[in-house]
Parts: sequence; structure tokens; C-alpha cells
Amino acid sequence: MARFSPQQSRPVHATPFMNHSTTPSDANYDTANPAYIRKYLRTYGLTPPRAESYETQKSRCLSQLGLKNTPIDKFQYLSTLRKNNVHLFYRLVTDHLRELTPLIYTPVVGEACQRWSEIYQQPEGMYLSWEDRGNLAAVIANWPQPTVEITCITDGSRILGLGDLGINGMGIPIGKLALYTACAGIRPEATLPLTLDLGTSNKTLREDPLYMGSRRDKISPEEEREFLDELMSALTERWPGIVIQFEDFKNPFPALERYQGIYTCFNDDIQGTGAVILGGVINAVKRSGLPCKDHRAVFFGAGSAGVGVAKQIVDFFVREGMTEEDARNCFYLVDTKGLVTADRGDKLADHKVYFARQNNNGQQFKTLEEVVDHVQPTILMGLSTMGGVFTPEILRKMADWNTTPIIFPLSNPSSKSECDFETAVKNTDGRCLFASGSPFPTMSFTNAQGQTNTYYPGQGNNMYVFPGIGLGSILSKAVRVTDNMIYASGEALSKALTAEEIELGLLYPDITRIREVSVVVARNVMRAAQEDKVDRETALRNMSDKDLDNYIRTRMYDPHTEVRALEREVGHLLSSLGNLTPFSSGSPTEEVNGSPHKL
Ligand SMILES: NC(=O)C1=CN([C@@H]2O[C@H](COP(=O)(O)OP(=O)(O)OC[C@H]3O[C@@H](n4cnc5c(N)ncnc54)[C@H](O)[C@@H]3O)[C@@H](O)[C@H]2O)C=CC1
Ligand SMILES: CC(=O)C(=O)O
Ligand SMILES: [Mg+2]
Repeated sequence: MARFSPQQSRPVHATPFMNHSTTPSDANYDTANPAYIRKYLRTYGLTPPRAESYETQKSRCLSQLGLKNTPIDKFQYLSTLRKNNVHLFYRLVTDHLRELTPLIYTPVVGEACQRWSEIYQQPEGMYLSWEDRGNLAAVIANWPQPTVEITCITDGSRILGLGDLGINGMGIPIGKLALYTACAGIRPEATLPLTLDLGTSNKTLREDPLYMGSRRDKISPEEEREFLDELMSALTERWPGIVIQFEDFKNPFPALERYQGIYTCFNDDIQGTGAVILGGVINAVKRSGLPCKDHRAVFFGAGSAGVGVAKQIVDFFVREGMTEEDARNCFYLVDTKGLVTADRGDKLADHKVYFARQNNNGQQFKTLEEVVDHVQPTILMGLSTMGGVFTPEILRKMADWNTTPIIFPLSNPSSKSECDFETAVKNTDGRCLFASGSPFPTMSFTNAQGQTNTYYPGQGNNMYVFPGIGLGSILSKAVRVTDNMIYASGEALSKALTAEEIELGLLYPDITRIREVSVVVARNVMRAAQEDKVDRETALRNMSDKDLDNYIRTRMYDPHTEVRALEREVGHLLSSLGNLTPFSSGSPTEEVNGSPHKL
């Protein structure tokens, strides 16, 4: 892509220098830019003279971050950094994924969303209101970036496990898309965070003078469908190849069913979560030594994530040789009314019907404790938003019944986790195979045999797959995101561990390797797209896996090479104009004063 027009002395769209805000990013003012770049961008003299190395920039940022007292202060510092210098922000995040993802994503993004209207500082995405219906295309035309490859949309109605937060949910699309960039190298300016202001059922918010959304109650499902129909059409009209991710809707099933056969879209909470937990469960089942048919899974929570995860695991059990009916019979879903059974006496929501138990002999089980005692599960999943419900007593029972109980408290943020890692390790004598939605620290524990070991929690969060699903869909130019593409992402994840990670007992790859993992996930997603013949970039079909991996890598945004790329492009441009001996003053690796020189 030509980023500059030789006929003009300024960038045409300034594409590489804008972030996903509604104004040009001040990445143009990167203090790493050498003098001739500053002159080219007409920013010369507008930043302190010294052209800095990344090491210097990083040490300043980390020291400033260290001065912030609270997680929200750190969240805001990082948001401002992304706005002011997008490439530096991503250099920092990719180098410190373990430390910084909890600050820009779960758990801290949860508190940021709860307080969004209070802490709001700057535009970082689009807000579309019910009142804009009929004009959505015109409003979308206001987005200043010419190319958008992926959007993440929420209506804020179920933000993590924190309930309906209305437009305050904007932190989620921003956070998810930041991970698309950091973890899968989708260019920041090609991402669009989108929040729908369709009213909120949260009365406290509606009465909050600072709340920045409309004060109406939530629109009806029919109105939502009408709005989404217009939105999907308007988005694809402006950006025909766009990948659309639905996130944190209270009831996302109707939209997924309606649009997945028409648009390149997927639902992260149903499908992304299903895939990421599939990846962890494949490894945990292998580690348990029990065949699939001997597993019994209790799911506390039968919503979008619970049902999405259970369905992916049914698919895995079937691929392992079970009949679908036998596979489905391994699952016991629990909601607010207890075990989901066909004869419970209430009308089940459509998405629960598939898992409604038929063989309960008329018996009903109201509480998690009752269900657990009845089933004696090998697998305990939490997708309920109910922090702490996996009590020490339940965990001890899991350890009595199983050599390696599989315990996945997956609700977010950390305060909603069904149990923390320490409680799980202590009450299962260190034998649990554990993954949680939000991160917990590594711990040391001495078991009943007196052995002291280090225990590593898994993070079963869709962040391990959605970046690769998006990247694979974009690069293969998929017209749909098929079920096989989703399954392929989870299966690829399960195989992405190194020998050392397996030796340490990890269920998921080390988070610091996530960019490399995203390449593998993206490649498998692309292969599945090719098998399903939904890829438009058909020339990639004949590439070997190795070549395809290289192809993917070369197309990933790397914040570390941005200044170099800029130097090269400006250099080529100036040479092509017959210009002048360039560029002796300054490079991102040599710190120099930006001394005046002629252009
Ligand atoms: N780890 C990950 O990657 C992901 C985690 N999640 C988390 O999963 C949780 C649930 O998300 P969704 O399924 O989308 O929400 P949802 O609202 O669709 O489902 C929640 C389910 O929990 C049940 N539930 C709520 N309170 C309960 C109680 N007191 N007793 C029994 N059941 C109860 C509800 O009946 C419902 O079935 C959230 O905390 C979310 O953050 C969601 C997606 C991805
Ligand atoms: C991780 C995620 O998507 C959720 O908690 O909703
Ligand atoms: Mg979500």
C-alpha cells in the first residue's frame, strides 16, 4: 500500500500515523522520530530535540506508570499514551503483556467500564444511538479512517459479569481491539470500537447526571433487530471486507443466528469463549487420563458463554468417537433455577433446550451443591457471574472424587470468578487442572506429601483465540466465519504449547508468546476457511504451512518496526523525487539531537 503520494508533500490520509481515535494520532510526534522525519511531517521543533531510543521512551513510561497509585489511574495513563503515541503504547504492551494486559483488559477494564462516564477523557471509538436509526450510514461516514478491517460491537447490556452498563461498556470494544493489535498485529487504525446506545435497563445509570448515554430504557428485541439490520448493512457498505465481532450483549443468540450466514461476523462470548475453553479442555482431558465418555461436566451458568462452551466440547467428544447423544449427556447445566431439565416446569430459553436433561426421573436439583452431589463431576465450569460460589467444600469434594479435578472458574472480572486460584489449589491438594477468565498469580504450595511446588494458573480467556480468528478471517478474506473456523482456532490453541510449557503443567501457552500463538491460530482458521471454501484469497490455498505462517507474520503490524518503516518510506519517497542526501540526523536506535539540516 502506498502510504504517501509523491505529488504531495504530506501524507494523503496519514494512515500510519493515526490511531483508532477520531482525531489524528499524535504518533506523528513520536520522540523516536529522527529530525528528517519530523521535518517531513512538519513536526520539527514541536517535540524536545533529542531523537530517543525506545529503551529511553520505555523507561520513562514505566516510571510514569509506576507513579500511578490505582489501577484506574494506570488504565487512564495507558489510554492517554495510546492516544498520544500509538506505536509506543503497543511497543510497551507487546513487551510487557503479562503486566499490562490486566490493566487494559480484564480485570481493570471492568472497573473502567463501571466508571466510564466519570473518568471519560477522550473519544476513542464510535457511539451509535437508537435515535440515529435511518441515518447510520451517514454517521458511520464520520469515522475518519479510510480503512477498517475489524470492528468490535457491544450494546453494553452484559459487560463482563457486571451487568448492563449501557454506553459505559465502551471500554470493552476498545480493550478487545487493543488486543487484536497487540496479540495479532492488526493495524490499530484498521480497528473500530463501536458502542450502541440502545438504552439501558440500569436505572442507577439512567439517573446518574454524569452518564453519557441516552436515558431511555432498553429498546425491545424487535427494535434491536431493526437497528442491527441497518447497522450490518451500513458497516459492510462502507468497508466491504470488514470482520464484525459481537461482544457482551445480554442475549446474543438471535443476532448470531441471523447474521452468521450473511456477514463475516462472529460472537466472541458464544464462539470465541467456546473455542478457547475447548483448547484448554482438550489438554485437561488428555492430562486427566480419562476417556471423554467418562467425563461428567457441571456448568454453573447456562448463558451465552456456558452454552457456547458446552457445545464446543460436545463437538470435541463427538470427534473423539462418541455419539452426539452420549456426548450431550455428559453435560449438566445449572442456571438461577437449578439444574436445567426438560420437566422443570418453566419455559426454557431456546439456547438451553439442547442441554435440558431428560433422564432426571422427575427429580429437580435447585442448588449447585445438590447438582454437584448428584453428578459427582470430573469437570466444574463457572460462567455464572457469581464470585466465590465454588466453595472450599465443593472443591474438596471435587478432589475426593477425582485424581485431577478440572476446575474452570471463568467469570470476569476477578471479583466474579467462581473461585480464585489459591482456594482451588489449597482445597484440591494442588491436583486441580485450573483455568480462570481473569489472571491470578502463580503460587507455591506444599501438598499432603510434603512436596513444595510452583503452581501455574491457566487463563481461559477468549483473548487466546479472537485475535487469531479475526486475523485469519481478514487475511483469507473470508466471506463468513464458519463453525469449522471457530473449532479450528480452539484445536490449534490446544496444540500450540511448547514442550517446556507442557512440562510445567500449563493448559494454555505462556501469555508472552501470544503473538506467535496467534499466527498458528490464524493459519488454522485460514485452512478451515479454505476447506469450507469461504476464502476469497484463494491463492493462499497452495502455500505450505511454513510459507503461510511467514505470509501471516509479514502482514502483522509490529510497533517496533514502525519508525524504521517510516524512515524507509520517507527515504524512498525523497530519493524518488531526486531529493537530497538524506538522513544523517537521528535514528530510533541512536539518540541524537535533532540538529537542523536541509531538506
Ligand atoms: N473467560 C472468558 O473468556 C469469558 C468469560 N465470560 C464470563 O462468563 C460470565 C457469563 O457470561 P454470559 O454467559 O455471556 O452471561 P449470561 O448472562 O448469558 O449468562 C449467565 C448465566 O449465569 C446464570 N446465573 C446467574 N446468576 C446465577 C445464580 N445466582 N445461580 C445460578 N446461575 C446463575 C444465569 O442464569 C445465566 O444462565 C460473565 O462473567 C463473563 O464475564 C464470558 C465470556 C468469555
Ligand atoms: C472475556 C469476555 O469476553 C467476557 O468476560 O465477556
Ligand atoms: Mg465478552
